[in-house]
Amino acid sequence: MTSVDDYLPSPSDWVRHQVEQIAETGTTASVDILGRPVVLVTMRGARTGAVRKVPLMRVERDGVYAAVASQGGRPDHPQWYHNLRAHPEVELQDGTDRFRAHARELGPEERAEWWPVCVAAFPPYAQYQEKTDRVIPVFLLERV
Ligand SMILES: C[C@H](OP(=O)(O)OC[C@@H](O)[C@@H](O)[C@@H](O)Cn1c2nc(=O)[nH]c(=O)c-2cc2ccc(O)cc21)C(=O)N[C@@H](CCC(=O)N[C@@H](CCC(=O)O)C(=O)O)C(=O)O
Repeated sequence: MTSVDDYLPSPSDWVRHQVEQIAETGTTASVDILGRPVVLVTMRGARTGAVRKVPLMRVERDGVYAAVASQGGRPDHPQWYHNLRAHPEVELQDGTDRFRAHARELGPEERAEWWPVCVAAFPPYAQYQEKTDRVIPVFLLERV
């Protein structure tokens, strides 16, 4: 059984490389996607309880961050979606700033209010949502 202290890297090479880059430089400013900023969310695995590090696009308003479970518009949620539901206490890194946060999945109304903020931060989210019947979940990550 993997202990919670074990970090299990992403099996996705490009993601793992970005996580490594952030660790080596100490800042999420060292990576981007299409020139847009990225944050790093450290969470616990829903099944393994292992430490998972998940880079996400930086979506922020008034100090509150949104985590968009887009996975490029694929039909299924990313696995980290289940992690946040099982273990909502996360660490968020924005630049060199690292702090604890609580993840809360948005219902339809709040999601509708936040969706334009998400798309403004990363316009491809709009195409991803058009690509799939899955309603792309949005979590708020609020400092604790
Ligand atoms: C590849 C897979 O990752 P995933 O959790 O499905 O998430 C897929 C992607 O969303 C994830 O790689 C994101 O980091 C990709 N990604 C973004 N993904 C997004 O969905 N939204 C974004 O805004 C986003 C931005 C982004 C920016 C930079 C970057 O490098 C990557 C970015 C993975 O890591 N699988 C592991 C298991 C992962 C896991 O968390 N397992 C849980 C169990 C989860 C369960 O119960 O299903 C556990 O450990 O217990 C494996 O197969 O071994």
